[in-house]
Amino acid sequence: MAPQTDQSASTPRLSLRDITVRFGGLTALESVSVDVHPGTVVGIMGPNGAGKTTLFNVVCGIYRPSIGTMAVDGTVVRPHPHTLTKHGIARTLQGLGLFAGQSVLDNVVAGLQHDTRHTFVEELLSLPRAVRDEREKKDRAMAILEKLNVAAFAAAAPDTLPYAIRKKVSIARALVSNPSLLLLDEPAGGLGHDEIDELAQLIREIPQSGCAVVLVEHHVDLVMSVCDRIAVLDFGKLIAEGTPEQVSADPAVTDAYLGVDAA
Ligand SMILES: Nc1ncnc2c1ncn2[C@@H]1O[C@H](COP(=O)(O)OP(=O)(O)OP(=O)(O)O)[C@@H](O)[C@H]1O
Repeated sequence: MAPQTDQSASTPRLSLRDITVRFGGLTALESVSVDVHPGTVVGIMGPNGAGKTTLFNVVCGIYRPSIGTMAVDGTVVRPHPHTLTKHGIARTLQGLGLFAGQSVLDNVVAGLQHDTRHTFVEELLSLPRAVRDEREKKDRAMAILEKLNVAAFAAAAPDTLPYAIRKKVSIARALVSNPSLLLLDEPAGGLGHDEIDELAQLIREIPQSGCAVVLVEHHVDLVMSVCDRIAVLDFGKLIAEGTPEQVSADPAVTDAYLGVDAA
């Protein structure tokens, strides 16, 4: 876990202010504010329907809040899903979202699609800049696969691999762009105990490079063990925010969430 620093002194990597999202008459999020500082992991927890996915989708630019702002490194942004990498943001999907017809390596290279420095014509004609660019992307993809101990599967088709390996490939695809903010959506889903332990180890290592991590996750033990801070939602409202120790000792959290789901 990252050492606790005086975070109030630094600019948050991600700052969500008074985010309100309405779906017709339903208020899915009401004035939610969360800060995520560089080199930290922030968990978003809450019972079913609390608003976790909605908040995640606001950060990904899928939903536009009715009220509220999102800032990255102090600058207010209005991202779209296809402009996330411009803001240094990468995400994993709840489903893995891997391309079945492509190799593991090509799936990870796809995470660099916005990092292309050659033109379409240069690629068509296999001109040196295009060849060099593609080689560099493959090298970066291989490096991240090696880091995650799945390089041996680089040539395989994802749908021939066990779920836990595919999960790592989806995380590799998000990490390959060297994001400054990584959004993980339910990464523990479908994994067994040992695999979750391995995932926890990986999540703890990501902030060492300064990357900030937002973790939306139902698995309470995972959230408690890897997060520096946790924001707890209930019925669209932020009911608690703090360290895992503070949050787990908060009676509002016990009532709303832990008392129900983690008993
Ligand atoms: N596109 C939508 N249209 C209408 N209502 C929605 C939409 N998306 C979410 N909601 C509603 O907003 C509320 C928050 O949903 P959300 O999916 O964000 O919760 P969650 O905490 O992610 O739940 P879960 O843990 O079950 O995934 C719920 O009442 C849900 O029914």
